Amino acid sequence: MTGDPSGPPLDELIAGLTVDVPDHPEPGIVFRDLTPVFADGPAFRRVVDGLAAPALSDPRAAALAGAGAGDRAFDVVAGVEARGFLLAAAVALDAGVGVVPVRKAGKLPRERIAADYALEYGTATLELHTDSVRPGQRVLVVDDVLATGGTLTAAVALVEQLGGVVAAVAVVVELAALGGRQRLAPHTVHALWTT
Ligand SMILES: O=P(O)(O)OC[C@H]1O[C@H](OP(=O)(O)OP(=O)(O)O)[C@H](O)[C@@H]1O
Ligand SMILES: Nc1ncnc2[nH]cnc12
Repeated sequence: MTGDPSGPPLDELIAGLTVDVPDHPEPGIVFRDLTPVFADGPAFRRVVDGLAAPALSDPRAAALAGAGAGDRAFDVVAGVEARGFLLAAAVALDAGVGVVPVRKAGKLPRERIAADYALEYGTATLELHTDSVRPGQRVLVVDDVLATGGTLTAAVALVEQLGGVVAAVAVVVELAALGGRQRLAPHTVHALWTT
């Protein structure tokens, strides 16, 4: 953890850098564009630290840790295509674990499982290589935005179908009115900014 603790609280920092784009990708949707957060080096540093931190200290996640696991409550990080990839790789590298891509349909070349889902704007399919998560492995599932929770519910279902144990779900922004947290229950959801 090397994030500078000085400066604004992390939620205020993220809120200040996020750009709201009305009617994208379709009328009625206010798109929360986090690319300026990722493009800001110190902010990105704090976001990456913040995504891993609760999974290190959450008692429920820690309870999943076996002997010798140190203070890390996850063995691998799963990132959801595409924006989740930017975050998951950085979190995994910092934590000293591997990263697993949860991909949109048609991208993974080998044996895989799939889950269809609906998100705030549309429908899609996520896939996971069957050998990317081993039974009993503790998985931190990472994405940028939790809206309806359709995407992350599908990602969690794929991890669990392979026998993985979801240590926690971590996102940068939670759009609380859309109920994603409730949909993901009983899984622990850590959001750096809830709006
Ligand atoms: O909670 P939900 O309603 O499911 O929405 C959240 C998802 O929507 C966005 O992904 P999108 O499918 O737009 O993909 P992208 O990352 O490739 O832009 C976002 O990155 C989340 O994965
Ligand atoms: N409003 C929103 N802004 C950015 N990403 C999203 N994914 C789902 N809903 C979103």
